[in-house]
Amino acid sequence: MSVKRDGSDVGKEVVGERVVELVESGMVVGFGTGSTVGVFLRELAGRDVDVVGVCTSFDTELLARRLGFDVRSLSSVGSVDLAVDGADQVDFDGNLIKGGGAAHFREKVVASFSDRFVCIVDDTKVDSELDLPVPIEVAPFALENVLGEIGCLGGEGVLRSCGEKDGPLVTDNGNFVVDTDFGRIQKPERLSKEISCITGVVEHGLFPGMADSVLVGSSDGVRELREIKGNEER
Ligand SMILES: O=C(CO)[C@H](O)[C@H](O)COP(=O)(O)O
Repeated sequence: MSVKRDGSDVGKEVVGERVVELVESGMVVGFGTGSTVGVFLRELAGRDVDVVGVCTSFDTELLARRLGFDVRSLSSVGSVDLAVDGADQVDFDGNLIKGGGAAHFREKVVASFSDRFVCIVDDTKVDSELDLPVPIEVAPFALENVLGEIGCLGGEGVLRSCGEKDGPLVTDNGNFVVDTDFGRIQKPERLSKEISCITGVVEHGLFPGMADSVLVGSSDGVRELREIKGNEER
């Protein structure tokens, strides 16, 4: 079950560089996770702006500290002015699937407590409908029961393995990730609520209607998702 697309490097570069223009000195900025966010952070580090960063993963925190950012916890800052994060898939209505990097729990928390959440993707991530697997972070204790409940919802779940070591992947929060296949997701909002209702689910990677804007990078430059959707409908 493939949960992540490699994406286009040129698309990631242009959108990661462009989103820096939204950042102003004095802001608390949510730093998402992934390679597109990596471009954003490297670009931001080279600019003359003074921000506080709230990181959504250990991976991002290590990078942010290496780049010299002032990194603080969400609890210590209370709220975030602007969250910037990537995604694995975006539909034309701006609904997202995230969690290819297993960071979706913290990513969703930071996005939820942000005044503005801007998603940055390359154009290979945009589709008319969501159909990639939805990653679900699960408390290990409840794994088998959650898998059963996913089956009751019409999905199929596979425990994500680590790749580098034997056994399951363990998230930054000490939990497992189950990648779930629900086929084409016609009602993301409804599925999001249904998955959230399963006891033992810590958080899932469906982000329906959460992004205030989606910026899409390609070899032609950067466009807002709504422009692309407008063109498709013509
Ligand atoms: O959700 C995520 C991590 O949990 C990432 O934002 C998503 O996987 C996109 O990553 P990349 O920018 O490397 O394609």
